[in-house]
Amino acid sequence: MQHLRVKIIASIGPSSGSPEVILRLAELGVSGFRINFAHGEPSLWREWAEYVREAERKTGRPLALIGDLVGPSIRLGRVKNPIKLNAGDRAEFRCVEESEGGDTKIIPLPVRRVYEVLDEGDLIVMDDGRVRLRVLEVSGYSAIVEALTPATITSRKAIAIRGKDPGLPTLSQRDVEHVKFALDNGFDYIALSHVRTRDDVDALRLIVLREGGDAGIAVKIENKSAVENLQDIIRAADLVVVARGDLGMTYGLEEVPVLQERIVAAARSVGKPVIVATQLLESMIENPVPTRAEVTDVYVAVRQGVDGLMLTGETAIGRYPIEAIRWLRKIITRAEQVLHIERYTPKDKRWAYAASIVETAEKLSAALILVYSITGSLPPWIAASRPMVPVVIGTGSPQRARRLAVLWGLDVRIVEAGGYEEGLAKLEDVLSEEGLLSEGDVIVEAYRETEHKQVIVVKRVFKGLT
Ligand SMILES: Nc1ncnc2c1ncn2[C@@H]1O[C@H](COP(=O)(O)OP(=O)(O)O)[C@@H](O)[C@H]1O
Ligand SMILES: C=C(OP(=O)(O)O)C(=O)O
Ligand SMILES: [K+]
Ligand SMILES: [Mg+2]
Repeated sequence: MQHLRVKIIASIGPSSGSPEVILRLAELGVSGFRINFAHGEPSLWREWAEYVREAERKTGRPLALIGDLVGPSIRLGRVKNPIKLNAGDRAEFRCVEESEGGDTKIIPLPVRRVYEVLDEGDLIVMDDGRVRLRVLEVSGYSAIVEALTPATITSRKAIAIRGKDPGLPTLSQRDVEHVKFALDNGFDYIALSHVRTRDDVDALRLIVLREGGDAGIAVKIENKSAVENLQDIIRAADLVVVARGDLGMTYGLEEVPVLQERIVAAARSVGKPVIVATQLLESMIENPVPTRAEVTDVYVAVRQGVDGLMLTGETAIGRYPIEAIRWLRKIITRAEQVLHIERYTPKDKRWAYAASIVETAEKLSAALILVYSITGSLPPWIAASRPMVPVVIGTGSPQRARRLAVLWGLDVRIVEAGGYEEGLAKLEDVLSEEGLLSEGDVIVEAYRETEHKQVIVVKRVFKGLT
């Protein structure tokens, strides 16, 4: 399967939560799987995580598992039967864990804080903006609303009150439980929903460390505070997610492309990996083929130089999870043939070293860049340099390999070795066997032994002489 540079992350849900589908998605080049802890429960997530590790064993490729925290998102309780509203219909929010739903038109919203800040005239937005409700009356812990749009309301949907942040804690006790669950089950990234400040990132980092875990932290930029504190948050993060669903609810939709451009540029300018999520191929939830607007949306994201693209509903509850990935692959493949991704100048010594490796390889028209990494610190800077020469990263640690799997252009292999030289030699053997390396190829090999010894080797492959 031809190697994509932009990586694909698929959300797992009822449509894809089976060993067969997850294996199929991995074979189609999905590098990371996301589980949204706002839906379902731990026993199901554990099963899904096991299917991902099974797919990893079968495909021989490291896969990143991303656990997405509920965070301070305000979510409905359990709606036993979908509530269908026509524009103009009334419904009632009640502070209860669940409701019959259906014709009762009682929407369970078990978040007391919301009723305390809600006022008549407020606009409530839900389901990535598809549902808009006007507040008519608030009394105690209930509120009467009028549907401004036709609406189908189902369980655990996130809501936003336009212009208000009820100020729920970024990390609740439930989130701390979910962090423990994710670390116990070997998740590689933990995604911090609705991050507001860099202190939120530090707080999560502290919990991960206290639990003895090693997961990376993905920050989901989806509200006004995150946009205001963007630089600090990005600096503290391992991975940046442009969470366009909630972003489009807290801002107007017309702001989404403006913010996406800004967030992607802010992350890339400091060499941080960034992925764009949500509604990329939304119509494929119902249809086997995307719209032209969606194909162009993906093309634009590739041109902006994102590290990855994340599908949410398309693979979680869509009718065509596998076709959605096929289409995403097809669009990315074509875009990468015609686009030249613009680069940012390194601001960091390590980045400058990585950029010089890439430049050497490009100037010599090398066939491959091979890097062996023990700490995993050099590869992200190679990815940040957006090399046009294919890159293969070898590392002995499955955890390191999985975290690197979602970074731009990195073809990551798990190779046990006693040191850098041995690791590179083994990597050469593996790639020769795969036919990715042939006699006479010029390759550039690199490793960063210490701050003071950073090695770049240019060599021509002679099987007999290696
Ligand atoms: N694990 C899951 N189980 C059931 N439904 C899910 C799951 N993950 C996602 N979904 C459905 O797909 C929709 C879009 O997925 P996503 O964007 O991850 O969720 P949300 O926007 O609610 O955080 C969700 O609103 C929910 O209806
Ligand atoms: C990815 C996102 O977060 P969630 O789906 O968890 O709300 C989003 O809001 O786009
Ligand atoms: K979430
Ligand atoms: Mg969100």
